[in-house]
Amino acid sequence: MGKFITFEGIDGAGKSTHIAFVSDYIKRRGVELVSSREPGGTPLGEKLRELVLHEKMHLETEALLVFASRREHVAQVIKPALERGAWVISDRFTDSSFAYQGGGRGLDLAKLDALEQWVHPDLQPDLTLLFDVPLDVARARLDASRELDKFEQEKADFFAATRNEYLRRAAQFPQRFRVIDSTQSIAEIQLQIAAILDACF
Ligand SMILES: Nc1ncnc2c1ncn2[C@@H]1O[C@H](COP(=O)(O)OP(=O)(O)OP(=O)(O)O)[C@@H](O)[C@H]1O
Ligand SMILES: Cc1cn([C@H]2C[C@H](O)[C@@H](COP(=O)(O)O)O2)c(=O)[nH]c1=O
Repeated sequence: MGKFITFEGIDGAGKSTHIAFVSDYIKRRGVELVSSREPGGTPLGEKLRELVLHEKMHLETEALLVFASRREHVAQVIKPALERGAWVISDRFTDSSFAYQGGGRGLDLAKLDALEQWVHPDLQPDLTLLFDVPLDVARARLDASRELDKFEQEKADFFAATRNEYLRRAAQFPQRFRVIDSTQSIAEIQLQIAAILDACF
């Protein structure tokens, strides 16, 4: 079986910046790498991503759509890759649903537990890198870098609740989470990631 690594954090925390670095690390080991993202990762998932990121909808509709996208992603991409021995890295996975729909939007976490059990009862990441930054740092990075989607336009209290839920899950699942202080420089973070990967694998 391959390894499954997920990248998490509030928008602007810096996770996408480090995916190329981790990709290189894995490729240097000579194993096949599948790099993907959520919502998305399949043709249907990418269509659902457009809806989730740009349409206003009921919070439960939003939760159901991100898990619908995930169902396709797990079945079509993640599981087949892991079973043939490839490593999979995903820019976001189920921890995002707990953080954004649970923490940020306030959806009952028991409903997210039920969806997780339905969609991937026997799959969890081997390693989750949580890029953690104060809200003002994340916001400044976003403002400098792009046009904002529906989530990125949310207010500070939404992101405070999202960040808190991430940190709660990191404390709940210490065996797979590694929390990275993403206020450090990119070079310092890369050193830390390399040490984490060396220790884990
Ligand atoms: N450690 C860092 N120090 C300074 N700037 C950084 C750091 N990490 C990322 N950035 C910059 O912040 C911006 C946002 O980074 P990035 O796109 O990686 O964030 P993200 O967490 O993936 O955001 P999103 O979830 O919205 O895609 C980019 O311009 C990136 O160059
Ligand atoms: C998987 C997942 C994602 N989201 C949100 C979080 C982000 O704001 C966007 C994805 O944008 P990114 O720039 O690619 O990080 O989607 C969510 O609310 N729930 C989820 O399960």
